[in-house]
Amino acid sequence: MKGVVVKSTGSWYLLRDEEGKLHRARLRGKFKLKGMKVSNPIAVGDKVEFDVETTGEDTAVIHKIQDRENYIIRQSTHKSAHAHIIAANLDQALLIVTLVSPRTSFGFIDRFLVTAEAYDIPTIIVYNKTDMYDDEMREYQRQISHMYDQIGYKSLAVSAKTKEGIDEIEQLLHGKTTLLSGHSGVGKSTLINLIVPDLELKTSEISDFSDKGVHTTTFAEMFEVDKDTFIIDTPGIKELGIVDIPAAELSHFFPEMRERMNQCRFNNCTHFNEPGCAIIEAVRHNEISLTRYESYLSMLHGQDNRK
Ligand SMILES: Nc1nc2c(ncn2[C@@H]2O[C@H](COP(=O)(O)OP(=O)(O)OP(=O)(O)O)[C@@H](O)[C@H]2O)c(=O)[nH]1
Ligand SMILES: [Zn+2]
Repeated sequence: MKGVVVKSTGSWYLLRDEEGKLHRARLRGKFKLKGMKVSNPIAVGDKVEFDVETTGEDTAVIHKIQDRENYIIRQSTHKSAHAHIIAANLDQALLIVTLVSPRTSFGFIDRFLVTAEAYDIPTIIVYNKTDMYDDEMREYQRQISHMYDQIGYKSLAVSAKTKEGIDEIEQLLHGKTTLLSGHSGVGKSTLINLIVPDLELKTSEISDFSDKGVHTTTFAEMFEVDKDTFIIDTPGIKELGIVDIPAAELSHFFPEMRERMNQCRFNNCTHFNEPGCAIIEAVRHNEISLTRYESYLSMLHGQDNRK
């Protein structure tokens, strides 16, 4: 049978088959990712083939994993520990942010966008809680949206409270598998509740299976919106672990820098204080946003400090 992984703990997996039925599964044999130590060889979003067994506690055995289109990893903070694959086969990410209560920083948004660029996941920025914005805030939100739009990131202004923009979110999600992300308090759970029909039922169905196992940390869960629309929630993950990007390559993941950096005098320019830097020049002429450049510098220096 064929199915998709909706939950992954590393020792067992929850699969949804093509009819929508859930199966608790384990892996046959050893699967290894090339050159990477991971705690879970199979992740939420993985497409697998499996056999159903009539005996034993686990009802299914996975024997084949389809090649992944992409995946995101959470690097463990302990050096020796394994990385964890959070999710695989994502079509896009929705980054939920708020300008008030609490305010999302540009640093947070830009770190997420860099990570998503590195993993090749198109990202849409969703401004929630617009019901709390006054006219000035709305204008500010439009300016920020315009700034991100210029560099290729679409955005959407919504309110989970008044349901403004919820139809648009549903249109964006339709037919795709989407990672929902955002820091605590932005209204991610409230939005998921509006978008996923019978969420409570689905959550309890999934935890019914989970409760049979020993308690294990999971990083992601996949919910079905409709037959070919899925969202992946990452409860407890405040921020995607930034992939290790060498300083000289960081600007590859800022689209507005990527398109200009071959105009820098030095081909290993870090766009910090080098003479003849096209990026610094573009910031001076307001062609690159100062907040984006500040995010870039803080990531650049954050990386230097770690080394
Ligand atoms: N005014 C207003 N409040 C909202 C909106 N969306 C969510 N909230 C409120 O914001 C608070 C946080 O919402 P949650 O959905 O729990 O936020 P979350 O992002 O899931 O946060 P965590 O559970 O901490 O991960 C709650 O009190 C919600 O009622 C909105 O569009 N407008
Ligand atoms: Zn430069």
